[in-house]
Amino acid sequence: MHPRARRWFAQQTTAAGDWPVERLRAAKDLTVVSVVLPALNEERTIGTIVEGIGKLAERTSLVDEIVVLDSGSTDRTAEVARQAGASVFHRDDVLADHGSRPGKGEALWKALYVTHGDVIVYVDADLLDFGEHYITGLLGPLLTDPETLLVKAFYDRPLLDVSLTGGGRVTELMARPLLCAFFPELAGVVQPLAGEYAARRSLLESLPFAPGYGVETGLLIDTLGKHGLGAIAQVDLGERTHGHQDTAALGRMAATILSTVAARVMPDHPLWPALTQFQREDGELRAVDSVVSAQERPPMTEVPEYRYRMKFPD
Ligand SMILES: O=c1ccn([C@@H]2O[C@H](COP(=O)(O)OP(=O)(O)O)[C@@H](O)[C@H]2O)c(=O)[nH]1
Ligand SMILES: O=C(O)[C@@H](COP(=O)(O)O)O[C@H]1O[C@H](CO)[C@@H](O)[C@H](O)[C@H]1O
Repeated sequence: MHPRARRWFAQQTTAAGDWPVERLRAAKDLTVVSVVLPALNEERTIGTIVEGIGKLAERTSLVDEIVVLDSGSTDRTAEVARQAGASVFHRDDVLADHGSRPGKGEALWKALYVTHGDVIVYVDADLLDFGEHYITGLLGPLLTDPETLLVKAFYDRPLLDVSLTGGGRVTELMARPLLCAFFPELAGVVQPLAGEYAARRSLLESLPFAPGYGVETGLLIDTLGKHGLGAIAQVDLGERTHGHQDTAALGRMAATILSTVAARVMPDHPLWPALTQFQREDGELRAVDSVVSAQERPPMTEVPEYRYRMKFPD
């Protein structure tokens, strides 16, 4: 491991158990905390997660709002989330003049516009084992250390079919090798693609948001570039199980993450904006092209509507 990564790992890695509620309540003071769940057709799992966050909020006042950013679900995600106590916004209804783009990054970016927190906690909506420690663990470093701007979760990731290899396939097969090669200081980040992370609004509003599944990688690299390793921490949340996509879907995810890294490593060498995959249908082999978008959303601080809402000086 790169020596700076090793030092960072030793200094900036904690566990959920290091952040008891009492310690956090004492540290929270006037900090406003928003929890955001990006969701695309998560009706089966989102209700339990929102209810769990709501119980934590009610018992401890550590969470001030729960927002679901619906990425265009066609199931009952919005209804289930609302019934569970979340404020639900449809992607198309937020910053409508800027249009709507596909993918998770769009949901996370638009969530900045409809939330009020000084700290934003992002949680995936397909978790099968959500626990309050997801929130308290991620809040710990942010509520107690002003130098910390971004906190990544990490966990063991068994695949649902335990006979298979571990989860985090894109992490292990692509993201980790890419980051170790091009950004070795990040080699100590155990789960760079983790969908559970928390950050200060002052950081998130200052960074571009990569499209789709590139969003986590872009935010991590850009936080390192803008503020250095000291602004990043990570927390061990134990084990995480979630819904899994098939290999072709993860191939498309990998292509987006590669595009996000390439935009930072070799910005003058644009990649071919499509991934060609193959599938056999009735014995016939068919090539299937998917668009790989590299179009990033700008820092929210450059969006006039956001500047107006946040009362930024003209
Ligand atoms: O276009 C999208 C794709 C995903 N998601 C949400 O982002 C989170 C992580 O996505 P997914 O579960 O597909 O990723 P995986 O966990 O399989 O890597 C989940 O809450 C999804 O519902 C979203 O809001 N919009
Ligand atoms: O880590 C990974 O390899 C992918 C896929 O995980 P699995 O192989 O389905 O366990 O999951 C993550 O990647 C996405 C892209 O960053 C995140 O949005 C997800 O939250 C995260 O689960």
